[in-house]
Amino acid sequence: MVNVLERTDTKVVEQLAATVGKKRIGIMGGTFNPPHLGHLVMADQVLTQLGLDRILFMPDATPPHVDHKLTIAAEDRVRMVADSIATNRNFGIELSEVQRGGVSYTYDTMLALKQRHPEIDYYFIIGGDMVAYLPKWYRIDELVKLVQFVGVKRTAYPVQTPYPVIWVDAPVLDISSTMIRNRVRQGQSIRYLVADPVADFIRKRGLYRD
Ligand SMILES: Nc1ncnc2c1ncn2[C@@H]1O[C@H](COP(=O)(O)OP(=O)(O)OP(=O)(O)O)[C@@H](O)[C@H]1O
Ligand SMILES: O=C(O)c1ccc[n+]([C@@H]2O[C@H](COP(=O)([O-])O)[C@@H](O)[C@H]2O)c1
Repeated sequence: MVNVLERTDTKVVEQLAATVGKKRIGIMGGTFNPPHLGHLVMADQVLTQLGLDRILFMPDATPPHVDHKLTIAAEDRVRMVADSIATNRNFGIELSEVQRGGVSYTYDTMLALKQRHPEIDYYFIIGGDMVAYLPKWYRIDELVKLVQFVGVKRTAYPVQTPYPVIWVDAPVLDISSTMIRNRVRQGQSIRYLVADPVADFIRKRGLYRD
């Protein structure tokens, strides 16, 4: 019997070995002001449906394309993300944007991460509604070569996009950080809309009251 490997180009074998050993990591970028169950459900659905190795939640420093000023410190947002994901060993936190500071352009971050970890394939997760805005992202044509975008459907039909996006269907939870901040301001319950330690932290620190 002929040994297949004897006939196979060594370069192809090396490339295959590199792909087989590659880790596949999802990056869930956001402001997380505060993190809520919509974020957690979305991350878990992408993790399990695409069979990724891990999801890293990545709080931004200053979000691109957002006018409002952040009212709470990055450390508080990081703390709430850490508390939200503590019970899931497949979830972790990526701090490069808050450590770098300034406007958190995804291209800058993912270029640095790819240079540090060429062995990892990154999947950048965004809400389905955001897919329509990808053409406005900083250096998007280069960014799509660094990461695979994953859009989580929030409406019945995926929006059209000229960029490669993997679509994942997930239960639609009509929760946003804006809604959580408004509810706290109005004295309404946020129980079961955010993780329990996040609700405690918001209450103890008196966040979002005015
Ligand atoms: N309920 C949800 N279902 C699916 N995706 C969501 C949901 N809420 C937020 N996302 C997505 O999560 C990512 C991070 O979102 P972000 O931290 O800005 O939260 P947000 O709830 O959209 O905040 P805000 O209300 O302050 O704009 C974005 O890609 C956003 O589209
Ligand atoms: O790099 C960009 O131009 C860019 C434009 C819009 C959003 N993003 C990133 O997308 C993620 C979700 O954004 P947002 O505004 O919904 O929190 C967050 O990680 C942002 O840094 C990035």
